[in-house]
Amino acid sequence: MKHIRNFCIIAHIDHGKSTLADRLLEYTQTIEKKAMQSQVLDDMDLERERGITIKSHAIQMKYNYRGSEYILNLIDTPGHVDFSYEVSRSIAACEGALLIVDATQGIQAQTISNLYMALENNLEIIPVLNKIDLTNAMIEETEDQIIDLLSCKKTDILRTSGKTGEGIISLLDTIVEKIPAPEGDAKAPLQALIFDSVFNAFRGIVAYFKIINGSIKKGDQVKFVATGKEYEANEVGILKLSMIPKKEITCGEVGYIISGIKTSKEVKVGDTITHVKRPCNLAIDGFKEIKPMVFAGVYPIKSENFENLRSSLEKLQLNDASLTFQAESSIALGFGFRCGFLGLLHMEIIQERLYREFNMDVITTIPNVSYKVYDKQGHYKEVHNPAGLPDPILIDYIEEPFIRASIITNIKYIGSIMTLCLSKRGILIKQNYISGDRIEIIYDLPLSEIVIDFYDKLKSISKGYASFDYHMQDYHPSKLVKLDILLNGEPIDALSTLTYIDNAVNFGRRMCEKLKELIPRQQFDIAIQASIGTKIIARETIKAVRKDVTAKCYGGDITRKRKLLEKQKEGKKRMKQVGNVEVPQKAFFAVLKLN
Ligand SMILES: Nc1nc2c(ncn2[C@@H]2O[C@H](COP(=O)(O)OP(=O)(O)OP(=O)(O)O)[C@@H](O)[C@H]2O)c(=O)[nH]1
Repeated sequence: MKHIRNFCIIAHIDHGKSTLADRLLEYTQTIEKKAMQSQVLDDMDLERERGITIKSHAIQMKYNYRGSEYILNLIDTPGHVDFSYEVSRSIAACEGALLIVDATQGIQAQTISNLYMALENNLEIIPVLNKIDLTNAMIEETEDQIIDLLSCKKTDILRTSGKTGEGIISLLDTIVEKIPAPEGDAKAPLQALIFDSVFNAFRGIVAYFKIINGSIKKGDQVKFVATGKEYEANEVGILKLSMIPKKEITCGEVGYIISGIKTSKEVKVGDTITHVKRPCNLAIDGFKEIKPMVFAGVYPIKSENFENLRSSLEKLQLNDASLTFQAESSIALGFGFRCGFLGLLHMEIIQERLYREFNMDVITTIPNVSYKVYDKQGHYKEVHNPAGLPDPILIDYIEEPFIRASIITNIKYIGSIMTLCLSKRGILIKQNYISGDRIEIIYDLPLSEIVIDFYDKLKSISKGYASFDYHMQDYHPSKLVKLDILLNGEPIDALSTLTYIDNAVNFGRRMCEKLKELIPRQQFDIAIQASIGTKIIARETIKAVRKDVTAKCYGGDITRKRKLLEKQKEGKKRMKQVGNVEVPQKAFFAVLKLN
């Protein structure tokens, strides 16, 4: 055990974690150079295409340090704020963390939030200044920022380039020297922490764990403490690029287990695995239950796919413990699920994964936050869907969630950022000078204002030089009203939103204008109206069109005609028949596209 090092890589988004992980794998010869492709751990197509890490990835390396062989278990983690839950779980399986800072960017918001998470878990931090090969690297300045942040010495900071490989060997040496070996008692009863799980089409459900005490052998009878279920360990092994079966996994190691688990409900991330005979006395402290921040309806395009969608969501939940879902029905969209996400990027990724991994084509509705709706007796009910809001006569007041946001930027953008925060009903809490012309501002803001377009606006007004992180703060009373959208006089429940009273009329007007752009013309006029209660506050009309796409192909060419019709059918994908109107997916997102 004294030759094991478990560590993760944490950083702000795009500071170079995955590229640095590639170099570590290459220099330890875990992957042959010719098999090496960039960001090798980001194995989901979606991760490669977008160049972001969505899931944490664990991999074992071997490294020879002064004549002794060490096992290094590396966990690469995502940088985006929506996936910070992945980071928190990886951290729990490690004793150390490499804190990567991009030398051209300096310390950013997620550098700080991920560092705090690592410190709370008592991890040994190795500060790494990365991308030093770039000519615009601000080496001295960024090192000063790191020294201020960590109260470390200049000599503690390693300088690396994930691109050229500079500094990688001394980084590997430092990992062995500084990160403590896992503690634990190999002879004690088995206690293994499940930190992730995945559904594998060939092997069934695979759970990833770290052994805190004891050891586990193939064929052992094991029990999952939280669920009380017992299994035989059909296969145990370690994680390299693929799963490598082993006879035994011992104390301090990271591994996987396949044990004939039937349903996703049986595996809880944060649960403890122990032996049926000689079980441990205590379960390991699990993880904080994660609460989704953003909710949206997810509906199958074809209503007969409802049950398939349920089983796909269950499988996805195995691999993504932060996803929640509950069946609901909508007058407009039929049967579907109200899903809870950590943010908009998370929501987008789930929709894409449903499509790619499970062939499920779905419509997602306007996202909203969760509200606490109080009645006149002082009782409250959490509402995750504006359509489910009680009758206004029964409501005393509504509370909405506020977040505390940290924004780090150059001082020259501070004025326009403050104006933005004010327009989003923000309350300034304080300002901290970081160094030179960089400043951190702390704001309390309603989460509903953040989920829509805050981040894009922040990026554009700061020309990309502002980073942003947030955590849930509290619920506060707000003056909110429900805004309904009607198509040809029919209220479309899936388009209802709760909005701040002073902005409601303007918001309703802009929604109608946007929907007019997004809903294609059909063979009859479509009236789009916005209403608050029974009062209509805005209206637009989409004029009828007679659409015969084949009209241009006079007579003859039947294949061409067929092609055109096929194309038109394609266009109907991700459309939903709502009453007599065909509504495209993008219309349900109209609110995100308001100018
Ligand atoms: N010049 C230079 N470019 C680098 C270096 N490290 C990473 N990059 C580039 O920086 C970009 C981001 O690198 P990634 O490794 O994907 O960053 P990441 O931190 O894993 O990103 P997320 O997982 O999305 O948070 C890519 O375009 C890399 O090619 C480096 O040391 N030097």
